[in-house]
Amino acid sequence: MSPQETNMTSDTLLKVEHLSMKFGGLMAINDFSFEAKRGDITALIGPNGAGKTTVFNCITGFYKPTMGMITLKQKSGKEFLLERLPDFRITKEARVARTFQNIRLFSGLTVLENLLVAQHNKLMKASGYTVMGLVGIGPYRAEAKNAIELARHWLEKADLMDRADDPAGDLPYGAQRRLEIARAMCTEPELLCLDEPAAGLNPRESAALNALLRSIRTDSGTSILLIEHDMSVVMEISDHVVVLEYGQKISDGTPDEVKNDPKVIAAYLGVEDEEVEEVIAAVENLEGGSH
Ligand SMILES: Nc1ncnc2c1ncn2[C@@H]1O[C@H](COP(=O)(O)OP(=O)(O)OP(=O)(O)O)[C@@H](O)[C@H]1O
Repeated sequence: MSPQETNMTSDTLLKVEHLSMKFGGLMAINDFSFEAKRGDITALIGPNGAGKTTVFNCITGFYKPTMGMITLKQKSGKEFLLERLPDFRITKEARVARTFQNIRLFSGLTVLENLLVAQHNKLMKASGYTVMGLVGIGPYRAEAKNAIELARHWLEKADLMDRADDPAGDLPYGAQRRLEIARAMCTEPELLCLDEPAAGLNPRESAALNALLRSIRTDSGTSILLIEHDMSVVMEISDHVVVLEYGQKISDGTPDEVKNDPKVIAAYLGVEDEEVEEVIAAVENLEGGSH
């Protein structure tokens, strides 16, 4: 498909248009549209049950949306209509990687092995899928060396070098979270989708996570789409925030714009629309009182 057909500008990586997802009688996502820019950290936030994970599942091919279009445009200009691709092609060809709310590591394998397993497809391709390819003829050796280099790079970035030979399951929780992200980065994605990476982290682990995410953005050029409940993480590292409530978008802007949006304040405090003005007045009073 040519870029003109989808009207995507060169700095738009992901465009979600009129996305809807119905589970039986429940409209979990209802006509939801947003864009994520290349190189940005875009956060998807909203109260529990708002539909955030469902959006992730549609983007990554775990669900086929009831309606809507999801377009990913790679740096090369190549475009993919994700809602039409099976999940393995979304990972392999469109280059979208994800992590889950619950950690899914190979806990019996070492930290390094987890990072190498993520590169299995690339290595098997280099082997030509033959034993001869594995034992030394062809590009396998060079690719295996590159795989180890890439794993080493992400071990350093994720501050896991000193635990490289330990079983992944022995790491503290925060380190397991960083390992998951490092493993996803070993697939060299264009878009990294993270589902609540800061959940359950203590402040020190949260700071280490923020540092890792920032370095992914600056050093690798991978764009990040993030679901997160921890507002300190969202406000500190996001370039762009999109807010969902009951499957619909209620706000979209910079962290500051979203933080001060009355609809967002009301959604998080769980008040009715007509009470929004009262909530804003109360928030302003509180802020005034604290100075
Ligand atoms: N496979 C499914 N079958 C039926 N209903 C589902 C399914 N997946 C999600 N839902 C429903 O869709 C709605 C949105 O759920 P979703 O998990 O996307 O919300 P969320 O914003 O990610 O919530 P949380 O912040 O609690 O993780 C909820 O009402 C949920 O029960």
